[in-house]
Amino acid sequence: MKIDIVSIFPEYFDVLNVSLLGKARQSGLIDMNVHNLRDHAHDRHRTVDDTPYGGGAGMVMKPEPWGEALDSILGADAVASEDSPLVIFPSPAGEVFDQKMARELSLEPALVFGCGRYEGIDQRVFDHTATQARVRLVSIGDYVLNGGEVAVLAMIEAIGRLIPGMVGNPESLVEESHEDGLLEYPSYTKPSVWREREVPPVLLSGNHGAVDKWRHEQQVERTRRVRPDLLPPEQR
Ligand SMILES: C[S@@+](CC[C@H](N)C(=O)[O-])C[C@H]1O[C@@H](n2cnc3c(N)ncnc32)[C@H](O)[C@@H]1O
Repeated sequence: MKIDIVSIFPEYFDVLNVSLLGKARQSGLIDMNVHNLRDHAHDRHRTVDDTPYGGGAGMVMKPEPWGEALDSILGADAVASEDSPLVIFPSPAGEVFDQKMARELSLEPALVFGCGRYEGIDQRVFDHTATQARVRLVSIGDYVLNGGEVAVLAMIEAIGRLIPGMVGNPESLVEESHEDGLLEYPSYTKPSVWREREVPPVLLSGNHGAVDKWRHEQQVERTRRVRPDLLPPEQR
């Protein structure tokens, strides 16, 4: 998968050199490039923001640096089609990111992320980019961050681990929270007694049917208690 990221803080993405994503970059599974938006601002101060038309608090990201940065990735003459890269602008006003979306996005050959700052990006950037590529505004939850960088890191981590070849044991991905609409069951490892707390005996029984049944019950109980909204109304 090819990933391009545009940000005024490229150093945020240095952490993508470690762990599984770092290995995926080294092995070529992920080809990632981070672009500094300020390289596309040409005044003495490399300005990327200005006051909002219509008044109000805060600053808005200017369209010119964004246009130039995205042209350099997509091509100035690019025309949006089904095969275009998908450009994702993180935004608290976007559709909410979840495991289903992560799975969907893990199948994309090319993703471009545009990290907003301040009060966000001039609307015309979204409108124009939609003529050059496919565009989605995506939120990682109902709260407001200072910038899109942390949101993009979270999305890349969730998407990246689903790319075929990324995780050694792909079965472990299927059993996780949100994969079947339920939260994951509690996990235990050795020793079987720790600080007088025992592992549930069923897990030591060797009876796989009983283990599966117990785990499913735990999933339903935990989901009902913590996230009843994930269950159909008749099961809440
Ligand atoms: C301070 S926020 C701007 C918030 C904007 N004025 C609003 O009310 O929708 C600056 C940037 O942080 C990012 N951001 C903030 N919260 C986010 C969230 N929940 N999900 C994804 N991105 C977020 C976006 O890139 C946004 O442009």
